[in-house]
Amino acid sequence: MRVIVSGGGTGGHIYPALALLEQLKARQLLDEVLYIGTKRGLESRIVPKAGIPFETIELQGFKRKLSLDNVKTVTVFLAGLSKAKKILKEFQPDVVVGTGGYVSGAILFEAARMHIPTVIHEQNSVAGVTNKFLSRFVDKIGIVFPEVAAAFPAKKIATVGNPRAQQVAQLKPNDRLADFGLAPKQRTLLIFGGSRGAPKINQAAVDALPAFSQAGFQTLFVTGRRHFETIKAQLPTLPATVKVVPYIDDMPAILPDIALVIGRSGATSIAELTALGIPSILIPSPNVTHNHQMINAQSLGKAGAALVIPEPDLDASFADTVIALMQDDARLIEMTRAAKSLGVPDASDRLIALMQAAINAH
Ligand SMILES: CC(=O)N[C@H]1[C@@H](OP(=O)(O)OP(=O)(O)OC[C@H]2O[C@@H](n3ccc(=O)[nH]c3=O)[C@H](O)[C@@H]2O)O[C@H](CO)[C@@H](O)[C@@H]1O
Repeated sequence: MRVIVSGGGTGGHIYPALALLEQLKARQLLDEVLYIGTKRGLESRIVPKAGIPFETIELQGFKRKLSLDNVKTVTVFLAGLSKAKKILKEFQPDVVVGTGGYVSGAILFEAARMHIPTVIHEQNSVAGVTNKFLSRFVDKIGIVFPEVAAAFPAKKIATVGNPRAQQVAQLKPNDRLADFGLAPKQRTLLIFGGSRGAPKINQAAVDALPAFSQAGFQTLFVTGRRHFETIKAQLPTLPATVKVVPYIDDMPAILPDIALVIGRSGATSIAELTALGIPSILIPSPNVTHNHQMINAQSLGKAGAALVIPEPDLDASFADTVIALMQDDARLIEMTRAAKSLGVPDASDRLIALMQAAINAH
């Protein structure tokens, strides 16, 4: 099939789209693809690097509250629509898929208006603004969390899981930690605050690193690109068991060798943790719509797959909590089992079935 995908802003919207494309290719269902993003989003770096044809539409996000900014947003949106129309006429897709982020608004809206089959994917337990808007016009809606169903027209919904889960589910431990100068077989802690990094998590990590480096495990600390220099300046010397990097391009490569993750609870991150069965300490971002990262985190917390620490509760006891867990084999095994029980290892195939259903319905 000829597919246009669009999703952007942060990694949480981009990696599910790339995982879906990988599975379409693996099943020889993909004749041609075009990815639509913005110049400013992370997608402008990640998508071309993955070898996928990439075009941009310039748009800006709607504010949840009524404001003058939204008038400007509408003007830019109308310009975006005319570019979207041109792209759709030239590319002639069989189906258009949106994975969230405001960039997907124009192309999905225009595709629906042109009677091209459309599918959106909502990774979160709370509907994103763009997906909520698009839900009235598109043919099908793939969801992950049952809590979000009430936000969308019931007859369009199917529970599919997050395609990134299928991409990582079959991965096995390997030696790729060596790429970072770490010992592949040693117990390893991974710290990362979502795709952009999180200053509060970074600070907690900086404070705890001296204790971690004495505790008999190794640590890979991902700061997020824009925070790297600031953090490096705070850590002039590091023991060989601690590595600090700005970003990891191929996260799936190292995840199977990670004993414990400390991180945010963005939807795509937790899809990976549950597909692979990785124990985690989740510190939800308090700065997201309707506190959805707390809801995401609690679904793992309740199942015994993660320890959830609200950001304001991060204090001097954090290092001890992490070290105790890293040394508690029985608890880690139990958390692994609990995490895995929440994973959806065939999510891409389910989303592909939904795309086919959208095409067949036309
Ligand atoms: C602050 C914010 O608005 N966050 C939202 C954003 O998070 P964010 O973009 O951080 O999304 P997620 O945590 O869901 O996913 C991050 C993705 O980036 C990857 N990764 C991360 C770091 C790295 O160095 N390399 C790398 O590849 C992870 O493996 C994962 O695949 O989108 C998510 C999915 O819609 C939402 O649930 C989050 O609430």
